[in-house]
Amino acid sequence: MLQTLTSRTYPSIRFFNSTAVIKSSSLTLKEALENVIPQKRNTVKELKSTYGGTVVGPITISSVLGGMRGNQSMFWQGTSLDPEHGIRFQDLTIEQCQKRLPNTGVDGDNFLPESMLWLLMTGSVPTFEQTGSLRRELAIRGRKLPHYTEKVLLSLPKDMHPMTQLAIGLASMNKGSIFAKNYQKGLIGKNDFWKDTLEDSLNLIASLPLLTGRIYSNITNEGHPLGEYSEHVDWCTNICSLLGMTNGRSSSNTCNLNSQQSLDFINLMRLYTGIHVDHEGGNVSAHTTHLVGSALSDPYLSYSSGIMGLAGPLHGLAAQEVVRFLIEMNSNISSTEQEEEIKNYLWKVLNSNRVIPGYGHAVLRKPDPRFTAMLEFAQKRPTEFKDDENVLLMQKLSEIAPKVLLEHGKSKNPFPNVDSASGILFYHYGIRELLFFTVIFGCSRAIGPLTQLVWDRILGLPIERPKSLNFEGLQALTNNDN
Ligand SMILES: CC(=O)SCCNC(=O)CCNC(=O)[C@H](O)C(C)(C)COP(=O)(O)OP(=O)(O)OC[C@H]1O[C@@H](n2cnc3c(N)ncnc32)[C@H](O)[C@@H]1OP(=O)(O)O
Ligand SMILES: O=C([O-])CC(=O)C(=O)O
Repeated sequence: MLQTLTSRTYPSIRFFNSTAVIKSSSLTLKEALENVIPQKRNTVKELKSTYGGTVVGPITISSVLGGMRGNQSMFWQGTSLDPEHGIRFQDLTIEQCQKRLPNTGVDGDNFLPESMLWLLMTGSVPTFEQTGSLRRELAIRGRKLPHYTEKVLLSLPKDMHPMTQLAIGLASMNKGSIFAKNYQKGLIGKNDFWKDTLEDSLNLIASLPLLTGRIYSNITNEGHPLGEYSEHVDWCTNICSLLGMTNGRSSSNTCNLNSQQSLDFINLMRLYTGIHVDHEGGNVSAHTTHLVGSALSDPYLSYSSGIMGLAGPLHGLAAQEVVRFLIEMNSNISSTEQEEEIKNYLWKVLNSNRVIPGYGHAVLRKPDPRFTAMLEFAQKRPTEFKDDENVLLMQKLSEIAPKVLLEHGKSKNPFPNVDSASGILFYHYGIRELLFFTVIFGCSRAIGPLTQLVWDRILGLPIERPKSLNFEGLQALTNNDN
């Protein structure tokens, strides 16, 4: 299906052909990227000169008034979304990523998000050594937050929404943007914009464990650290330690996780942040990052804007809403086995014109494979989850809610999306601040849109500026139709 879509759009040219998804040698990330740039720049040049006039598809009044649904009008390389089969990362499914992308080699049953970053950026599966070197590079880049960012975050009210704190923290880092500084001084030419964008993007991604830890300690521990940062561990282990959620010397282990739970929590973080990185270009957080970046705003400002979009309840904030919803429903039903009670509860929500969070999707028309991957995480650990009423309800709901939504007849997709499983698993291990879940989403989502931002600059994509239409403009079109 995906092949058909790709070949229909570009009849004779493929941007990354599938043979490119092979193990690359021992190059660094920047070198591997430099290697593929000339070919991709040529491809884009040829597409524009030879096929520039090829029609991609119609734009209807429904799509102008309907959130641009179905418009194929953005270039996005790292991931693509098939309505029936879900997300592919450079043409690899989640399952294929699980098999082919390197993990730590010691304690991981999940690939490292660092290897996903490499895959998205270069189009190639990294070697074990390349993943290790990128892991070390990020750990070193991320060892310290700028002092002004620390100061800004410490000064924020502790009850400010964690997503607002994240957006502020990221925006404040624009003060240290290498791209912004060199652009302002006129030190870089258009062809090289990508190099400083890559530097800033890697620094931003690397800073997320400390930023996230700082925000979590702000909201739960009066700003006092809950764990220590280490240059010797992977990105996710640092996130977990700084949340105080590992069983080791570097963490306060506030939830008293035993060593198996601690390892499971780290692997949950690797799974979650590995598969939430991107969902092609049209979703709100990715699209916003791309749009703001198209004005040559630096990666900090661009992704801070993306975070503000992710903070909407119809997008990433649904992760928080789902957990609230499950907990509330559990306190209103007598047991997760009572299907009728659950149905009645759902109908009450629908009849009061509210949405069922964690269900539906703008593009997907089948259960989200990311939801399935999260669910499988719990199913592989039956002893750990067997008594968790919220996890049981999450599972049960995935069978009942689609039937109710189908009967309701509005939602084009009655199935669970990724948000319906993720938060409640983090909640199980002890992350109880519901407002915080979307911050973890924000750590992951940096990887896809910032990769695309680097490619936007490599390919010299212009400022985005679609044409808008007013009532009179639309009216004129309907007159033309008659
Ligand atoms: C990471 C992510 O962003 S995944 C998405 C996370 N968001 C959620 O889970 C929130 C709940 N879901 C929704 O609100 C929607 O399904 C969205 C925002 C994800 C997609 O929106 P759309 O593309 O507009 O969905 P769709 O075309 O199916 O909507 C048609 C109608 O069904 C309704 N609908 C869609 N999903 C749901 C739902 N879960 N519960 C109730 N009604 C729904 C819409 O509100 C709309 O109603 P309207 O005609 O009265 O305006
Ligand atoms: O694709 C979308 O519109 C929403 C989504 O699932 C995501 O961004 O992960």
